[in-house]
Amino acid sequence: MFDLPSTPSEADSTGFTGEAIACLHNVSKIYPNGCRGLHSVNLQIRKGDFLFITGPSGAGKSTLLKLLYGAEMPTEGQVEIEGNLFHRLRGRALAHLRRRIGVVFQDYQLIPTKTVEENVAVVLHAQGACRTEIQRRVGPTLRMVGLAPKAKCFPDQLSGGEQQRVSIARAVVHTPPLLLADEPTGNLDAHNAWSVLQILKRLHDLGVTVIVTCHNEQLVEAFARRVVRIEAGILRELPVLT
Ligand SMILES: Nc1ncnc2c1ncn2[C@@H]1O[C@H](COP(=O)(O)OP(=O)(O)OP(=O)(O)O)[C@@H](O)[C@H]1O
Repeated sequence: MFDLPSTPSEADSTGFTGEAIACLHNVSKIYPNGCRGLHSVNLQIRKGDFLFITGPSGAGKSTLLKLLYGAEMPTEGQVEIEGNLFHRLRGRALAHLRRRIGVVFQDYQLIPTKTVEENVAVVLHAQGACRTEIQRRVGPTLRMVGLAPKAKCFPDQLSGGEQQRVSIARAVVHTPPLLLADEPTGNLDAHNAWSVLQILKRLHDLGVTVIVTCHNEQLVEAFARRVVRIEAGILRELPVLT
């Protein structure tokens, strides 16, 4: 069985007892060239949320995700993950926190010279996992995304939808409690987009907090979850879809 934590609270093994898994406190981001990415954003993501971030191109969706996994730092305000302020962390503490966040990108970012199973194992190798541990995790994770039969294939032998499923497997193989997906359906047709969202839903059912950016509002509406919308860097919460 794919052994992600079975409940959101179980996913939290760092002693953080609050409800929120991630918070943005009055966060603004201005890039060095003067471009505004986000403006005074306040957002609380609770453990167990499935949150969609929508909005037009250039609105600030990717910026928000980058701030959540520490690829960018805010110009103003603070980003908090599991009670830790990102900007205060250094060295091992920062690496440890980053390992608790899985990230999926629109363009998959697979290593072309590695097979599917090797791509998924990369994170575990980097964390120093032994061979037995890698085998114990990679097989079930590939089964979870429906790609066990393609374990020995290379990325260029896969469809776009399959490549995206490999990238999801890679993002969750080390069982992070928080999964960020930046336009994971952006390059996919309707059928593959829907099956990627179904996999994210399955992970959510297993206890993972999921945050997804998606500019396809029809897809978001059909999926019925908590939704926030960003326009020109300004975020507003939309009524919960049911
Ligand atoms: N590295 C960067 N340097 C300068 N400006 C940037 C950088 N990254 C993003 N921006 C700018 O910040 C704003 C928000 O960009 P962001 O990528 O967050 O938007 P987005 O909503 O994810 O767009 P898309 O849906 O097209 O991916 C845009 O005006 C963009 O040009």
